[in-house]
Amino acid sequence: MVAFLNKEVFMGVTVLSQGENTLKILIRQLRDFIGDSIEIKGLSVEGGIPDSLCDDLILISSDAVYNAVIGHIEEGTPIIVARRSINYKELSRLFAVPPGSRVLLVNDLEASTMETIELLKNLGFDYLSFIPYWPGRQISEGFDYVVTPGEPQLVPEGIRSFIDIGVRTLDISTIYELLQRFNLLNIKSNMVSVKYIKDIVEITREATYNSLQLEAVLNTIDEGIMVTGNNGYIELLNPVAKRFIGDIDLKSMPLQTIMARLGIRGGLLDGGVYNFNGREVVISSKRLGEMTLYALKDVSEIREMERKLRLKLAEHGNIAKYTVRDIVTESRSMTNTVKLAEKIAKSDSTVLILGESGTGKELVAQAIHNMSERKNMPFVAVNFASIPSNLLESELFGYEEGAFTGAKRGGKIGLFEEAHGGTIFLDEIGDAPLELQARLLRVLQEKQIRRVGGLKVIPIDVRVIAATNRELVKLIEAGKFREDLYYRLNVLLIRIPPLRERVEDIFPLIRHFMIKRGRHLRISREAMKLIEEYPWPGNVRELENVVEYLCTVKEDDLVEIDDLPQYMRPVHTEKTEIDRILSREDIYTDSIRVLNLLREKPMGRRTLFKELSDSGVYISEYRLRHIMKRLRDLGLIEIKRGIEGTEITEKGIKYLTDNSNGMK
Ligand SMILES: Nc1ncnc2c1ncn2[C@@H]1O[C@H](COP(=O)(O)OP(=O)(O)OP(=O)(O)O)[C@@H](O)[C@H]1O
Repeated sequence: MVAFLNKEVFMGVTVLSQGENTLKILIRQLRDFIGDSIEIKGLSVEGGIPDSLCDDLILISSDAVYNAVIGHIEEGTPIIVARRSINYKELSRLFAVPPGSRVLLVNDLEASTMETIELLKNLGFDYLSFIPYWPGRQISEGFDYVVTPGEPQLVPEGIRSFIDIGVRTLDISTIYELLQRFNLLNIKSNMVSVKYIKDIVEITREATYNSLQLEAVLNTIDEGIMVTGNNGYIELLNPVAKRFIGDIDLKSMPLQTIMARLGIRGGLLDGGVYNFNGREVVISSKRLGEMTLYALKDVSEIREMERKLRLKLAEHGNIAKYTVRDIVTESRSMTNTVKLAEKIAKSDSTVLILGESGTGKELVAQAIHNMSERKNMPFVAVNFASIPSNLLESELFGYEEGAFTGAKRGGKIGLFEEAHGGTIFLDEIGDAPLELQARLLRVLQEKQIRRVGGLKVIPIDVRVIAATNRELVKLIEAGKFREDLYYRLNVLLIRIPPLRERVEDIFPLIRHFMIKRGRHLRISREAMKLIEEYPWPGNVRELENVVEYLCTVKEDDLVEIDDLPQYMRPVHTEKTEIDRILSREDIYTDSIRVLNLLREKPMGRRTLFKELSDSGVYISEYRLRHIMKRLRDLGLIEIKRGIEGTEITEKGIKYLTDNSNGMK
């Protein structure tokens, strides 16, 4: 993940503020924290804001500016309204002002002027009497001093002497939130803490500060801050840190002894999580000369941030809802698979999941994502069998405005970009058309994409999990799947066993699906035997359908053989045999659709394909060919050459008629 920091700029944040001066300072501050890993742009209300604005994130400098600009921001654009704090380094200038002085406080807007006064009072400057001033306001009272937070150009004409305490900077929680949104928090959080702590340490060295004022400054920081000197004693501790540590006389013993009393031995390690009086606290530490600086943060706050982020992702539907706890199993083979998935989640390599249809490939993919470091970022699933091949490319990679007729204004972001920072699940990868496989391979190798019709190369950071129920090796032999792509995907391999090979899972799964539907049915011994002997060609999904069927139709609570769907019962009619073959290959539903269309009129494969997609059924051409071949082998259709097209046979019509009576 660190790798993409070195790549070219690709995600962007736009900062919006009232005036140019604040804008410049906020951009500089942001650049200090995020370097060039994110493109930073800025606009001010004074300089003019375009009618329509969008970016990966918009950072607005204050509530007042929010009200002025919100009408310009495109719907759906993520926004953070900044929380700002006084620039601690500059504060010392204010200590020169004697108590009781009347201070004209100059800022750009009414709201920001009042906010700054409030902040200064909280910082302990309540011994000064502030007179608010912003452009356009009359100055009616006399004053002794003029103070401005970085807006000297707004000081009324004729006043030559004033104190500039510098622009109010972004406070630490805003920086955290921003880093979190760009998934940079893991990489940068220590740096954020250290930068802040450095400022604090400088404050302690300022002889002009009295301890009350210092405490007030530290009070505004919502992170625990602790500094030890070279003798190992705590020199500085803010109120948040005090709450973690408890009421201890600091001067009486070194940090190590205090920690030992809390049951923490061996020193506080950077990045470690410790139990401070029942609260889980994560530590960031840094040595600065003879001092060691510690930032302490309550883990539950970090979890809350994560929770909020997950809610945001859920709004876009890009979330993996299943975790490893949702995988029901009592069989040895599936338990081993789950254990393997747990190990695989710790790495960031590409994963290939193989298994028959309905065995739980997507479930396992989601569980891996949720156990991985990317869990708070998007999980985007793409099903190659369900997106028409002519749309696949633009769905995956997005397009630029005007890329083709019908392209949306402003272009469209692709699924790879949507998954940035998270995981993309390429389901039914065996159905990907060959040309697309070549592009996919390039994306996996180069970790960058180019939108359809676009020139810009966009680096992406996604983990790929691919899955298929096809025999990829056979597809390679048949020239339908690229061998090089296969090796790219097959870095970590998970095979999910079919349900018939893990009979021990059947009963726990039935129980699980019944609980999900709020019914409890008993199953007779004979019925259970039949269930266990049935080959479950549609695997867990088919089992879930059967349980749903039983929960819906059963009036009493005991399931007997006769209650089970007809096709599960061991009567070997020709129909059940056909059902069995079609279900095993997972082409049952689509085959019935094809037969129904052909019953209306004979038609060629292309027309069939069009009719299917017109009715909202998107299957690949490969799949359609396969279905037609199988239906022909079973004698249900006759494929004719030339313009006559394909016809349904007598047997096909009879099969359809029988079908309309049974459970589909
Ligand atoms: N071990 C399991 N425990 C609980 N539910 C399961 C389990 N395995 C599968 N399921 C459920 O069965 C259904 C099918 O699973 P899933 O979609 O993950 O299968 P799949 O292999 O990806 O299917 P396909 O190949 O058709 O895409 C889902 O509703 C899933 O939640």
